[in-house]
Amino acid sequence: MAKLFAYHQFENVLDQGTLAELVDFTLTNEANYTLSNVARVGEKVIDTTSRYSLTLLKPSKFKHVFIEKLTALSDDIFYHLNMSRFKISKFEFQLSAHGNGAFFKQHIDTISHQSTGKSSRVISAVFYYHLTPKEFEGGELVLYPLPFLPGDDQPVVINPMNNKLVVFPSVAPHEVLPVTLQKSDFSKYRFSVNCWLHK
Ligand SMILES: O=C(O)CCC(=O)C(=O)O
Ligand SMILES: [Fe+2]
Repeated sequence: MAKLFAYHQFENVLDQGTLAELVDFTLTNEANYTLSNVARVGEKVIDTTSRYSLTLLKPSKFKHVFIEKLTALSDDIFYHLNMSRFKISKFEFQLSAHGNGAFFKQHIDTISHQSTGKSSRVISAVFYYHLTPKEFEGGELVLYPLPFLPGDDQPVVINPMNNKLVVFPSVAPHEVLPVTLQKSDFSKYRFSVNCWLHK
């Protein structure tokens, strides 16, 4: 027994010029990336046993690039996730970087047991990019089926390919497998823009 949530992958998402600007922005902001935190009942804590990576909380002008892109893709996103369209009340963004040994253990992106009166994350959208040639290995995104729903679905393993966007419901359990990278060179990390569409 196990059933996967619907998910979808879009390839060749950004034009080459915008992608090059995003890479430039990422590399010039290396010093502003800090150790990623995780949410624990109402507060953010650093717990490197569940998440080990770097995050940049202010994606600056790229916020607008991704708001435009996600808005343009929104009909496709709702369709492929089998969701009825809702009014997106907020877009939330983080940039992440995974170097050697980085990972994010299985989790969900929304704290659904809390009713805070605030908007909540409903759709997770992760955009991947890296320099070529790619030098890291691993770092796949695994989407897990829900074990208590009828079905024979197996976990799905998604390759964090350059210029790819993957979308899935924020309630779907998922994990980032450990990255291996021989060099300690930041420019060779697994980069992502993590976006959440709030209802
Ligand atoms: O980088 C990824 O593939 C997913 C990251 C993630 O799960 C998160 O930031 O919540
Ligand atoms: Fe996540």
